[in-house]
Amino acid sequence: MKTYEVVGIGNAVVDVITHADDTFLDHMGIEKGIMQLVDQARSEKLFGAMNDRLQTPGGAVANTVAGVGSLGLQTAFIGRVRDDALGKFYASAMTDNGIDFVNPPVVEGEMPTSRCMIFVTPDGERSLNTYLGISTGLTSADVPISVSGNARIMLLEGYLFDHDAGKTAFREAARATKAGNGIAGIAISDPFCVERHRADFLSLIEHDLDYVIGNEHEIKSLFQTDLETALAKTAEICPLVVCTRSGDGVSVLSKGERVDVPVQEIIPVDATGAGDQFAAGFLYGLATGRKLEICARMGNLCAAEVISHVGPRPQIDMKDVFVKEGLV
Ligand SMILES: OC[C@H]1O[C@H](O)[C@H](O)[C@@H]1O
Repeated sequence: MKTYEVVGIGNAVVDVITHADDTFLDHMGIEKGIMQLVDQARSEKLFGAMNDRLQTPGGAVANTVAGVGSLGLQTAFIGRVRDDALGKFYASAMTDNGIDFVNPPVVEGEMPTSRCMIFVTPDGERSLNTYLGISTGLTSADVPISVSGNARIMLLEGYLFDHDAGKTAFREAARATKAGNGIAGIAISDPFCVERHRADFLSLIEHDLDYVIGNEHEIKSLFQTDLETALAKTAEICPLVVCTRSGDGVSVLSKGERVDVPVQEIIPVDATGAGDQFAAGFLYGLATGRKLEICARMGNLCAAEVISHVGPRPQIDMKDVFVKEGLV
């Protein structure tokens, strides 16, 4: 049976990216800098309003898995697509990148493949408008034990917590991974998602997970308090807490140890995927047995690369960058 270094479960989203200015965002009622869920009609309206569309596979955890895979580790992604044009595009793009795309496109009777209309403003900020479509239907039936039970590291996408079946699938996947001697964790995804499901998030983290990755807003939202208190409280219920703090760098707390790693601030070309690629670099470090400080530095380098161009996945071989920086 195949063993995977990293397996992700998340929304399988086709990104459609374009450039726009703040006036356009205001005109279209797009909230700047966040992820908004939209219905199909709104997604079609936004799609129609886009110029120079770039279509590319996205989805937060899928981006992380792709980043880890491009660093040479064996990976799999579990997410749902329909057998429409976008779904076929997504599935083959993942496979072409060497990622095991576990579930074939669903043939009939379902909603269309998820898509995210992304507007990048001149300051590099990205505004995400996601129509989730078929992704929302993920259940335990989509998570084969042959994959979850053979993952050394499992990564779950917080957004899937919006559905009860997703919560159950997460719990079962995490337990299967741990039963196979792997570790399971979550990329929190969004402070608003935590708001909607705080008790369930905390219960999952405390009882089933080995690590949490989130930005400062997400970690704070877990306990509705200031960052330092939230970090300490999260570390009380979870063995490994990784918090990205924009210009303030990264804080990693694990079993009484704390590492703070600075980050070099750069102006983004497109901020899409920064957190996802940070997670990719960090998990690569973890999977290859690096110290936490090195893991965080790898994460920072991967995040810096992805925001230097349009699109949520790396465009260069990050291994070369790690070598240049003396990390491998
Ligand atoms: O984190 C960035 C990702 O979130 C959204 O889900 C988009 O698909 C994008 O690729």
